[in-house]
Amino acid sequence: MYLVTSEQMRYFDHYTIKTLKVPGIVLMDHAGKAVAEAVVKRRAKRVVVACGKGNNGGDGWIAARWLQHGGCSVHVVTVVDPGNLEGDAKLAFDMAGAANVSWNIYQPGDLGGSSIELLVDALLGTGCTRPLAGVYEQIVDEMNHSGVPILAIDVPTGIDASTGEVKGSAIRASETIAMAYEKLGTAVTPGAIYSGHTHVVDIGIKAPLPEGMASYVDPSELRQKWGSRDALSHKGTFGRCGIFVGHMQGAAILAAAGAARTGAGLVVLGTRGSISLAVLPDYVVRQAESPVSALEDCQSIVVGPGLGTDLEPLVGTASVDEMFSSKRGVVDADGLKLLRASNGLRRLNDGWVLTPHPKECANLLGWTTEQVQRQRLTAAMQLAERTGAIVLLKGYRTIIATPAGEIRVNPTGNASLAVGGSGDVLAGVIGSLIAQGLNGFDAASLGAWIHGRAGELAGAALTPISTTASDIVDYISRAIVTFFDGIGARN
Ligand SMILES: NC(=O)C1=CN([C@@H]2O[C@H](COP(=O)(O)OP(=O)(O)OC[C@H]3O[C@@H](n4cnc5c(N)ncnc54)[C@H](OP(=O)(O)O)[C@@H]3O)[C@@H](O)[C@H]2O)[C@@H](O)CC1
Ligand SMILES: [K+]
Repeated sequence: MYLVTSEQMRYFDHYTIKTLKVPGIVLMDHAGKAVAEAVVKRRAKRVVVACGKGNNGGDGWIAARWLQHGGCSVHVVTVVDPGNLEGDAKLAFDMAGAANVSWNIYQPGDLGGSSIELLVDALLGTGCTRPLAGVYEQIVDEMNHSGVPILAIDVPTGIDASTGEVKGSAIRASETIAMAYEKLGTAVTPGAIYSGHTHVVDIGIKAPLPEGMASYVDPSELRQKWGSRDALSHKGTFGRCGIFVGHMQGAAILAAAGAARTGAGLVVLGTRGSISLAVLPDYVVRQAESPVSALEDCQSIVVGPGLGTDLEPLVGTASVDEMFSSKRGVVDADGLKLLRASNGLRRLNDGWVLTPHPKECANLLGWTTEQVQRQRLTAAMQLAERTGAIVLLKGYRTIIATPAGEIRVNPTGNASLAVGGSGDVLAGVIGSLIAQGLNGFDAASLGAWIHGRAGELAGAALTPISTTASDIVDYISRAIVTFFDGIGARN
């Protein structure tokens, strides 16, 4: 499912209106009617619609007209004098006025009626460009504190529809009705947290799709690229995934388990010393003074899980330089420290996937963790651009960014994944997919999806409270079954 920015949405609107000759008020009528239908579905009988100055407010006036038409008790509170409305929004107000929809100009402390069952946020949508202030901030704070559920039209007011950033007050909606496409800013956090459940409605917008649109990770797209295993295949067909084993060996073994369950032909553990933990006979263990040389024949390398300070003596050495320039793989956790170079960040190729959590991302960018969490999309895009690698920024609605600015957002996963070792499993899963021939962007996207779904399934069976990283590994197979639509992996 595509996720669009405000700018792309303006292009879609413009193309539909100018080229396809569909008047803007027709689109707005479809939008307002869809909102009214969503209100009716919620069985809300006493509804207040809060309208702003632009076309988002226009959607609100139309929704109010349709609700009145359907016999609902509806009232509009507007933050602007309707006499100052322009274009389609003015037309929408005229239609509502002719249908005798009641309204008043917002006065602080008066949301327009008692015993309201639902508030509709039609204050600002894709046109919100700055932090809320004045009357917009007052009404948003009052709506949030009212205790009444809020249905947002298109985008909750105060969210940047393109980036998901929230620079001040913003509506906390329980549901958002998105016009034509979900906006990128309501798919990623923090915007996603403010949006509640988002439903997309078709309002008749159509236009040729621009290149490189952002999307949710989509199994139907990735199914064509991964999973087929014909009868003549052998272990060499599915690649060797090498994993560095550092001081904290458990983390590397979890990564190995993730890699094996996701289908690498061979998983190789490269170590300088011996491995003291029990290792399943499924993996090959190789000892060498330089772990880089132990994994020389691997198609992908996972650097980081449990590494500690183990590779630090190798920083800047020819073998690490050689690995980053000639190999592909995953850099996670302590491995990310290898990316710091004397003149900034090391340049990699897009066969490498970096999997930082927000604090690690902040350390690499020289930001604070809070800054990364406020601007997750920007942070992921900047790190990808500066390193030349694919970046997977962990957290709810994991973001996967390419150096060229392509974005995917992972919809799977829940709190079951918030457990030590979960990230190690993810690194192994992605390393395995790279070894099997997927490019870094697809491997990171599919890896995030499978890992997230495995966490959901493990949590459903075992409760999120008691799910461990090993449980996530155990549920990878079932996650892969659901990836293939529940019909099982192709043979
Ligand atoms: N025909 C169409 O195109 C269709 C559009 N549709 C609907 O329209 C919505 C987009 O409408 P829109 O472009 O009018 O923007 P919208 O969000 O209503 O903002 C309006 C104005 O508010 C202002 N403003 C900005 N930030 C502010 C702030 N923080 N605090 C205060 N004011 C602020 C700024 O004006 P300024 O004050 O800068 O002059 C801005 O121009 C879209 O989300 C969808 O719901 C659908 O119905 C389909 C058909
Ligand atoms: K809104």
